[in-house]
Amino acid sequence: MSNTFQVDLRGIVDLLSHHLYASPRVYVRELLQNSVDAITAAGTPGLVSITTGADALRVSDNGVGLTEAQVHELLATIGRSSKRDELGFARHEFLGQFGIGLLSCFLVADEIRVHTRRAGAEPVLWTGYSDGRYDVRAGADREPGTTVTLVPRRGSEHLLSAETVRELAGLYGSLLPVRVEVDSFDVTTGGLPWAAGNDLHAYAQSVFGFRPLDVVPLDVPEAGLTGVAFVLPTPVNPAARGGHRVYLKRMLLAESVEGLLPEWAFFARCVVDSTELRPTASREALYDDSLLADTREAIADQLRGWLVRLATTDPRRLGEFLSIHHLGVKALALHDDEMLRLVEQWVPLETNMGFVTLAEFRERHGVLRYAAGHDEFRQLASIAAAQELGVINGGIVYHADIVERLATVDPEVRVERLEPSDVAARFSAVDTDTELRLRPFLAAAQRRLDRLGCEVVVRGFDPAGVPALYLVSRAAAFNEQFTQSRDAADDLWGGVLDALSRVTTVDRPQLVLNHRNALVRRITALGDPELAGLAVESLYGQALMLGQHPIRPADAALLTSSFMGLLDRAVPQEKGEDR
Ligand SMILES: Nc1ncnc2c1ncn2[C@@H]1O[C@H](COP(=O)(O)OP(=O)(O)OP(=O)(O)O)[C@@H](O)[C@H]1O
Repeated sequence: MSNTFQVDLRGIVDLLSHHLYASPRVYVRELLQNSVDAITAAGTPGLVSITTGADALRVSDNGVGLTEAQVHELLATIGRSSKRDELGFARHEFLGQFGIGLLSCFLVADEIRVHTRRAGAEPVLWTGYSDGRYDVRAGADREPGTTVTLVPRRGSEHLLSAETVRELAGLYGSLLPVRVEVDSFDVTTGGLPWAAGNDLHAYAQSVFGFRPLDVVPLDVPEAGLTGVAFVLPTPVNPAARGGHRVYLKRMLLAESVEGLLPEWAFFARCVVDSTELRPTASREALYDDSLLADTREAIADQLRGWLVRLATTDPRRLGEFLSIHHLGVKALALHDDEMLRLVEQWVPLETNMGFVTLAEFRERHGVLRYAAGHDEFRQLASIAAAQELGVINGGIVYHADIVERLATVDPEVRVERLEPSDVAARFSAVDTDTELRLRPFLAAAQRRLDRLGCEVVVRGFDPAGVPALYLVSRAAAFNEQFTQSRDAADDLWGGVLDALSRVTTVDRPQLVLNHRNALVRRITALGDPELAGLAVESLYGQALMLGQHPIRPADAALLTSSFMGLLDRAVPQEKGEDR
């Protein structure tokens, strides 16, 4: 036995009001849409005239109107629409397609009256109630066209007030090709805002609240899309996707539509109109199909083109753009090759030779050498600069990753992480005579620092103002951690670590005393071994702090004792007191 689904209208209205549409305000859009479609179907110039009043809201059009048979078929059947072809596809010229729009009026009214007449047919009055009943009777005589009357539901009066209706009709319908009046006030503006000769900066200010840094025209013929992208004049978080104002066939879809631009174009807000993109049933978002994907790609190309043009024709403006959006651009450079190239060519990064782009840095230094951490950079920047060794500060967010990624996408790019040994290799050894002379001093200094696991060497390097450097290779830093773990580990794990330590031989950290420094030279020449020892310990402490190395308890104790020792030497003794 075959039966037909029964529909509970109350249930459907509830579903639409609470779950499909974001707000009851959409009823104005649905009424406008029906009138515009009826005018399009009539094929003559038309007018949609809305009148507000305390008792009812009336929307009149001089469109095709409906015969009595059509009223029964179209208005009384949920999901039935005159705007689909025989195969059920939406007909291109119409805004509507789903056959549910009129129901949205039940969001604000308990009673909907449709007074309609098709040319050559009798006028009809259809009245629908939110409890699911409707009746059809002969209507008073009228011109061909349709008038929809809504009697506000208690509590919804504000949604049908003159002010709200004018605002909503203007919001949704201002670009419609058919004239729309609310209480005789024309809410349609005529042409598209991005037509030649319009002040687009003022337009951006009015719709988005900012004056754009630049305006990029958009044109995607396969989507019947035209519009503009406004470049934001202030930084934004690329993850917080701002929406775009999208019109479909000149009816506003929504003010904050997502998915129109690729992620990397976070810096632009668009206003577009498309004849081919499709809405979802709620008409509040774009349907995510292959046409939307192609459109996104085409818009992306146009924004890329804008960036490339700027680079060649207006580098000053590109610089301005990058100074505003550099964080977002850098974040995207980590997974977008175009953005990576943009950063390489145009974004100046901090190096020990000042702010330069990666492209300039490569040209000057060949290798993209970077310090992985901020501290590592601070420690070695000036010393490396004095040795003509360029170093990029990789301690700034994204920089190290950007440099590394450049090497993975371009085999020509050589990247090296800076090792303190790279710097030390450029220090000069002292001459043989001096070395011989320094031997006893070095042996004594080494004895003082042995228990701290540090090796003392003397070299000559610039700048001469730096007396000593504490250099830890990555292997030595690892060994340091390793030893600490060994000390804290239990027997079983400790045994494993012991076994491992036997196969890893590492350099010890080095305290490099600078023989070009006058104070260091005086210290090495001291005849008093105790004072020389205190001085070496102090230089060790000072080098640790200069390089922002961790201060272990043993280092802190040594710092205190050497400082006190030096103070003791410096402050004159009182008579009769023991040292
Ligand atoms: N002002 C009008 N003039 C003439 N016909 C109308 C008018 N309003 C509604 N109709 C008829 O009623 C039908 C149902 O309208 P409804 O708004 O529910 O759906 P739709 O416009 O077809 O599609 P959508 O749900 O996408 O808006 C329409 O297809 C149209 O034939």
